[in-house]
Amino acid sequence: MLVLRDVSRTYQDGQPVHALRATNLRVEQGDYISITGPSGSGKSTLLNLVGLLDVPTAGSYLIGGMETADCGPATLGAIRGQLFGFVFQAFHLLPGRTAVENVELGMLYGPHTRRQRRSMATEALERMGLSHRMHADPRQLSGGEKQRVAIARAVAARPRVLFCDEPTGNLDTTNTAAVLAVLRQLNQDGLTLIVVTHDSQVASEARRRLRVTDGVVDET
Ligand SMILES: Nc1ncnc2c1ncn2[C@@H]1O[C@H](COP(=O)(O)OP(=O)(O)OP(=O)(O)O)[C@@H](O)[C@H]1O
Repeated sequence: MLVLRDVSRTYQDGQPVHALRATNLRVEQGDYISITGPSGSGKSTLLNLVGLLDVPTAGSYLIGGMETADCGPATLGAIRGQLFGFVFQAFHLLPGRTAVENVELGMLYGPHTRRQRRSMATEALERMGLSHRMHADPRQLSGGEKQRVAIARAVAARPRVLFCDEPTGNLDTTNTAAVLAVLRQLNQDGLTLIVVTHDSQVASEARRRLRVTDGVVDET
């Protein structure tokens, strides 16, 4: 589904930084991939490239056989919006809006009507085990509940791939377990997962493990 061929990313502001060196990777539908490595090794750079949040400085990135380098920013944005969902360490939920409103906001610029957005948001929160928290303000939720609302927002429009950057970085062990359980369920339902983590317990959930060291990616 996603194929990186000799993909590199060099940051050029000031002294060049070779954040990712000639990387080859195939991501298949239904994969569960973890990305680990020391701070500054290139994990987020890899996630951002595969997630179309950034573009390679060299190499080729194909999505469903299509060369992304041939696509303009509007096309890349449309592919990203339709195929990909994102979850970050810091939840990024809006206070003063309910859980269901936060999930709906993630679909505001998509093709769905207001009524469809409400029904998709409700269903996504139900899948996360949050039926009883639909109308809670994020400030009333535990860390694990906030992250599950953020995951509901990322998956409500049914993306094919979910990218998570340190999804449990702000959570204690109980809340980490709750988030890992919903990620496991989403993967069992066919969603492809790519998860950057420092936590070996989180990494061990994945069936494929990538380790990044000084911009070099190895599958372990
Ligand atoms: N926008 C940028 N401009 C210049 N250098 C950058 C930029 N973003 C990242 N870097 C550098 O690229 C390298 C890889 O960074 P990256 O954020 O991918 O690492 P990481 O493994 O995700 O680190 P961490 O675990 O600390 O989040 C680092 O040396 C970093 O300083």
